[in-house]
Amino acid sequence: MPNTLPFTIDFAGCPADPSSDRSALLDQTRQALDRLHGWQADGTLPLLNLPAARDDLAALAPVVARWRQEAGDVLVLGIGGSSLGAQALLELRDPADQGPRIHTPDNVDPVSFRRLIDGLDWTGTRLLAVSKSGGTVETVAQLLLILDRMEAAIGRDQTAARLVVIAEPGNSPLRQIANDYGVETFDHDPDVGGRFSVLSLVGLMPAMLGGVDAVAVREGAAAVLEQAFAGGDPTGIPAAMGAVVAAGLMRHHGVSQAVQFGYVDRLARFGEWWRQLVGESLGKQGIGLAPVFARGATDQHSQLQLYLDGPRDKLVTVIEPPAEQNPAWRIRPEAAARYGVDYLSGRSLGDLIAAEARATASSLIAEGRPTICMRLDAVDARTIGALMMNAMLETILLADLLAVDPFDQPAVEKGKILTREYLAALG
Ligand SMILES: O=P(O)(O)OC[C@H]1O[C@](O)(CO)[C@@H](O)[C@@H]1O
Repeated sequence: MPNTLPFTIDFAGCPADPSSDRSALLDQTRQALDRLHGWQADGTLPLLNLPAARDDLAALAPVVARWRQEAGDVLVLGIGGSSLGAQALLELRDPADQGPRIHTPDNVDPVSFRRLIDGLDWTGTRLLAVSKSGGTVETVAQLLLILDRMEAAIGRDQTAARLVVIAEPGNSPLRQIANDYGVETFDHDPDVGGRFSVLSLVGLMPAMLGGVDAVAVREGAAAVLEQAFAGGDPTGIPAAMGAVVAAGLMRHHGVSQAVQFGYVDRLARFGEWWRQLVGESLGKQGIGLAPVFARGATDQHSQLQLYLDGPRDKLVTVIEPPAEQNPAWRIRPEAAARYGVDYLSGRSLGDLIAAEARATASSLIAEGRPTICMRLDAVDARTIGALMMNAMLETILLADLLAVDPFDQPAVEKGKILTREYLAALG
């Protein structure tokens, strides 16, 4: 089976489990993969059909083209799964892209929100409000505040012409706002959970507004599913092996934290998206794998001491950078010799960060710390699509091994109810 994935993963730095258990985990994962393949075929889990979809992107094309031409700024209002995926994809924006500035103010810190809003020219601003439920308090509050400002500046009709909503069908505050203003609305598939929605309009409309190739993102995701569902040995399927290795480490080696140690700045937001995926999907019924994001090389000077010498409760995945695209900027040999840093002679920053990633992985493995090495062919739309689908598939498979439901998040509801109660109590 040809490996068309834009990354490779090496699990050799992880300790073996008792072999009978490893083979039982692999068997269970093989069955889970077959089940998921069936769900893709009959549409039971629509997330798995998104990579091949194109009509939904075509439906977005007119508004995307219009906004890319007219807008100076776009505010994407949403939080959690309604923002993090878009943020991750927008990191791949070409710095030379001529489209609008895109802001993703997911948090409701009043100071940072106001700083952003105060600087906007309303005529040139477009609003994309995204919420699966249509009732998330942060998103609704931001939208109501902005609508007030915008209407005061340019009037109701002009405001309505600048707003697009993505929400699941049904009665919700966001849908009601959309109806009141008569704005263009796209459906969020009720059967695609927020943290699994990056490959839908939720992640891809903002990406397209930023000129990121949405089809390439989906193609990367499709390659992962194709390889996973081709019927091969699960040991050759990265998401399957990732799930089996993590389950074995949790069961036999006291691992309770997963660290993603990424050496590519453009993938730092991908790390934040992955934290929600792992945290909300697996953390339930007293079970869970606490996701931690660390940034290389920065966190070599901050967290690495802990990972190498602290509690043996972590599985570290080192994401190594691809070969540098433009290695022309190098340290002059004369300068290196003069200042006693000969090892930097003729080296680029790409050489340095790649050496640091390798050194981190090697030193963790030498200390017997469970370590996975991930190598990327490139940092582009196809690669991030593949990384995202690999992470979603691995999470679903690991949930199966841990016997938890990856698609719900019952515990967060309590906090939402209390927030509303505290607000109501303000009188
Ligand atoms: O898309 P919505 O419904 O606004 O939800 C936002 C986020 O809130 C959560 O429900 C958690 O509070 C996430 O699962 C979700 O991604």
